[in-house]
Amino acid sequence: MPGALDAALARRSWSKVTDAAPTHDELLQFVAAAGRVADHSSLRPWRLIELRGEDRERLGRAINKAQGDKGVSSKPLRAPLLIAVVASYRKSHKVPRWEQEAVASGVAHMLSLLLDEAGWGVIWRTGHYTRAKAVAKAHGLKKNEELLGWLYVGGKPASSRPERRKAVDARPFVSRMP
Ligand SMILES: Cc1cc2nc3c(=O)[nH]c(=O)nc-3n(C[C@H](O)[C@H](O)[C@H](O)COP(=O)(O)O)c2cc1C
Repeated sequence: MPGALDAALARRSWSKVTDAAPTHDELLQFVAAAGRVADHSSLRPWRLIELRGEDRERLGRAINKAQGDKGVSSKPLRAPLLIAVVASYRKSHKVPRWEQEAVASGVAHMLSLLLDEAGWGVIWRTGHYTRAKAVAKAHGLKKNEELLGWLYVGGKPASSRPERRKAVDARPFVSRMP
């Protein structure tokens, strides 16, 4: 089993996936691990919403409504499982919203990595409708909540050639104080 370094180097986004998807129970295992990200004051300022089957059509309708269109957008049908990532801001004098958003985002990145490493194809998707009222309503978001997008999850197509993204040259991204 590869370590975290290998998993991170091998991870990539999968824009096309098959109809296979992790079960709810499998997903819970990954979420339990992803939820272990560093979390200032352990506020757990996040939650996830699992969209399968017709849930995706409800999202498609909300996307169209947000754009002033009728009907159902087919965008959410691009994967069998969508995981909506929600930042749930908690009241805190110590931990501002940006830190809480960093935690929610960290959970999403970690979850993507764990799913990828387990053999699932994942891509984090957003759109100009991500923060639209109709979309928030469809997800039942509360006043203290915002969407960070959706992890589209499915099977990695067997026909896809193994593809490694260009390696990141770390040197320009690491410096010292000016
Ligand atoms: C917050 C966030 C939003 C994203 N939104 C989209 C999106 O709307 N559409 C898309 O094709 N990819 C989206 N991506 C995925 C990136 O495009 C992808 O990570 C990038 O192309 C690099 O590919 P790689 O992950 O395979 O290295 C998003 C990624 C993040 C972190």
